[in-house]
Amino acid sequence: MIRAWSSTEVVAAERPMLDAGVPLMEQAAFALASHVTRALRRAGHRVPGSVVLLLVGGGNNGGDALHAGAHLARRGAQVHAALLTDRAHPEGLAAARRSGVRVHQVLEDGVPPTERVLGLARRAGVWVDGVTGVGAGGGLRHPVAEVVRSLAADRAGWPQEPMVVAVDVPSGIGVDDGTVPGPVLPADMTVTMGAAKPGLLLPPAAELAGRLEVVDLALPLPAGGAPAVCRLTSADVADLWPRPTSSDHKYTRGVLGVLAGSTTFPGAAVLSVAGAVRTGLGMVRYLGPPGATTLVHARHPEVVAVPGRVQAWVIGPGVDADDPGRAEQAQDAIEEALAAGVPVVLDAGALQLLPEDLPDSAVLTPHAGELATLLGSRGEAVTRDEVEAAPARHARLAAELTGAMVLLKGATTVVAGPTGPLYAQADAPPWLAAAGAGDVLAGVLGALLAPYGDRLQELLDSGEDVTAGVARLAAAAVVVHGEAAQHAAGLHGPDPGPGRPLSAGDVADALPTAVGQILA
Ligand SMILES: NC(=O)C1=CN([C@@H]2O[C@H](COP(=O)(O)OP(=O)(O)OC[C@H]3O[C@@H](n4cnc5c(N)ncnc54)[C@H](OP(=O)(O)O)[C@@H]3O)[C@@H](O)[C@H]2O)[C@@H](O)CC1
Ligand SMILES: Nc1ncnc2c1ncn2[C@@H]1O[C@H](COP(=O)(O)OP(=O)(O)O)[C@@H](O)[C@H]1O
Ligand SMILES: [K+]
Repeated sequence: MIRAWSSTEVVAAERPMLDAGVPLMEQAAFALASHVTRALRRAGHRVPGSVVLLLVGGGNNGGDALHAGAHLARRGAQVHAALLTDRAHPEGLAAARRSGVRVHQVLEDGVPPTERVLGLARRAGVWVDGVTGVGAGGGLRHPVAEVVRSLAADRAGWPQEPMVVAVDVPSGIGVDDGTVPGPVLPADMTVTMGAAKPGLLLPPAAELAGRLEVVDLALPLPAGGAPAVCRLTSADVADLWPRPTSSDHKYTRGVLGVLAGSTTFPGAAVLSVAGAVRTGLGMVRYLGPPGATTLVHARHPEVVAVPGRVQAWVIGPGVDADDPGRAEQAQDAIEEALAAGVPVVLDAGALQLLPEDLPDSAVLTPHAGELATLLGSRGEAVTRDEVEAAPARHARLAAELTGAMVLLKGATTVVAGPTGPLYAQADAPPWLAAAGAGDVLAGVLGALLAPYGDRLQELLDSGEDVTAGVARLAAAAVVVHGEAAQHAAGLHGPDPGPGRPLSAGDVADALPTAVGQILA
């Protein structure tokens, strides 16, 4: 699991080590130089002869860059440092000068002239972004902001783009909330010190970080609490997977009720059922109109279309909330699920039928537009764009307002409960942005929750942290769904290339392969 800690936690954890004289910056800079060296080799280059430009701000982030530049210069690189402010980390600057780094004090009348920095940048194959790190907030200020904006624009126009390496974080991101309040130079790689920071996992900032390398500085984390953001890996998913044993039968493996599809949207029934069946569980009970039931049976004859006991529910995919009969059925099912105390996934149409208060064993699965509508219905008027600009904050707000777990879908999907760490999963290729993909995810999540359904009350009684458990399973469902999309898009294997288009049905069909590979 990748764990991200807030800037306050990281700084607090560094303090006793710095007080004890541990040379954290030197360790961080050495690791940074080594990562740049490895990245150059991966790209088929050598350090001797490479031209590196350090973009240096006035704090310790610039200090990291200068010390790393000194190492690279000693390894034979031609290193230039552009000092973007009127002061630079003194020891870092001295080390850089001693090692032959060419230092450019580019300020003119206190302002770094963009043209001068661009001139240096055009000659370099590697740009090291050491402008700001965890000590800055609120977006880059004038005039550094203009320089970074021009560099980002200039770089995008080049036939052979330089490799951009961010020191600790891409300068200018919201380090703790993942927002992008102003210009940021998108990185190919971020070398982060001590621990990942929330903005390196949370959208939209995470999408500017590139490959993430965490430098272990043996910081005494947790200094005072849990990580702010987590990201599950396939190995974590394998650990929590409900593997069947020889003593299992179909009822112990979990029975999932699916209330999905309508006369208008019968396909959603097929896709959410496919998501569940192909993830693997004991049984699916399907409740829907005759046309949709016929379609479901044509693809999945094993589905039981008769009401009965279930250990979890998926309610809402393809349910037309404007159809009074179907809406009433969905509402009854929601009430029944909540009264029975079993986990329930509430998707699409069901999001318009929510009761006032929900337990955190209910998982809402909106996309950004649906979340904006949901928040509007709870007195928080926001647009889809505002949700997309700060997904973590809005998912958390919706969880607090409803009491439920919120799984906010997107290129990076965020899972937030009313309390506890956030999860941010970036497992899926952009090919997954396809109609019906969300219906499949609802089924995957239902299948993962069902085996725990009967034990929910028992777990609550025993003091287990059910919120944490449900959040982890929700994140796990996103991993499996994303992995299945990778398979469906032909993105597995040694040299996958750009991938290929997929349909939501292809993603469901790829689930057994994805699960098998995760468990292998
Ligand atoms: N301590 C250590 O040994 C270790 C530290 N480490 C490293 O230290 C980094 C943290 O360093 P830090 O605390 O010095 O802050 P940092 O991120 O460089 O920013 C301060 C500078 O930015 C400026 N600035 C501020 N806001 C701004 C804005 N909006 N727009 C533009 N500029 C702005 C601010 O200017 P000022 O406000 O002072 O005028 C000042 O010059 C951390 O990320 C990691 O890389 C690691 O190596 C581990 C060991
Ligand atoms: N750019 C993207 N990259 C990767 N995955 C994406 C992207 N955009 C959307 N997704 C994923 O695709 C799925 C789309 O779900 P949703 O919007 O509910 O579609 P539908 O309602 O048609 O089923 C979600 O799992 C979401 O996380
Ligand atoms: K930086």
